[in-house]
Amino acid sequence: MPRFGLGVYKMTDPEESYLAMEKALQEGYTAIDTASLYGNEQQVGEALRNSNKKRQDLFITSKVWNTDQGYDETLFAFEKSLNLLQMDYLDLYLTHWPVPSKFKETYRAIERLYDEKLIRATGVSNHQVHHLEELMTTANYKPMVNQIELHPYLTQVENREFCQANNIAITAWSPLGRGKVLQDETIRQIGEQYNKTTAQTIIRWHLQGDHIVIPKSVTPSRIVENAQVFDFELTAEDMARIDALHRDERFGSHPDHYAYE
Ligand SMILES: NC(=O)C1=CN([C@@H]2O[C@H](COP(=O)(O)OP(=O)(O)OC[C@H]3O[C@@H](n4cnc5c(N)ncnc54)[C@H](OP(=O)(O)O)[C@@H]3O)[C@@H](O)[C@H]2O)C=CC1
Ligand SMILES: O=C1CO[C@H](CO)[C@@H](O)[C@@H]1O
Repeated sequence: MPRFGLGVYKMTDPEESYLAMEKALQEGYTAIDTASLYGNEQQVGEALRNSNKKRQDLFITSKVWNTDQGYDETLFAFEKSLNLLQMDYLDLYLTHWPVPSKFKETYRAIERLYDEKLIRATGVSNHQVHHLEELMTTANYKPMVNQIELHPYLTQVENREFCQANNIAITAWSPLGRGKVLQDETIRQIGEQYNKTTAQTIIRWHLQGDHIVIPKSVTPSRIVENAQVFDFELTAEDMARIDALHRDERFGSHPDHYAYE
């Protein structure tokens, strides 16, 4: 699975989103993280088809939204996503949030999609350790990915350690803290030493921390900037300075306090 890709939440204007995805694919991005919630699966499909990339060289993730959860409902939602994307299979399909009383059935349907080779990997999102433990009591396969909010102000040590011990890859959502961590002076100063921007420094911190990272941008220059992160390495000391910025600050909801419908 690629360690780096484009997140496409809030890319709602069809033309703007299409152009951002087209730009990313031209710049060498091979992974796109979408969801039925984001309302842009059709544009993702169009951008991929119009690129000169082969399907097998791309990695497409989507997610089943909360109101579509349950076994049959998930199979139906998946088919809808696949039709919008106009694809034969997805690389990864996630339970978007652990809706109480539904997430285990939802994951069971995701396992069926995997058995039927309609997805290449199973996964979940916003699962706390207790959700993963509960899921694993009945699952045939451990989820291969857990996508959680993760950035320098929310380092998710417990969840990451659990996932590492169970061979579950971690994807960092809102890796730039929805843009808010970009104001951080310590990270700016660290980046300056490497001639890198704050965004590049944060993305590099994710990569060295073994997080899959999916920064979102609709701005062409930022799409280019965010991908220029493979030509430098943060020292262990600078990694530790960024780790130390953790302050348990979320820019999204806490999975245990989410207003599930
Ligand atoms: N599973 C889940 O529940 C969730 C998953 N996600 C996924 O994670 C992805 C990324 O998270 P997201 O919440 O979008 O936030 P990010 O942390 O990726 O931040 C995106 C914001 O940062 C700005 N930005 C991006 N790059 C730069 C840069 N180099 N310099 C300055 N500003 C920059 C963007 O502006 P602009 O676009 O204007 O350039 C946008 O405002 C989502 O798109 C989605 O795919 C997100 C939330 C929840
Ligand atoms: O993927 C997502 C994008 O952000 C939304 C608002 O925080 C989340 O609810 C959702 O999980």
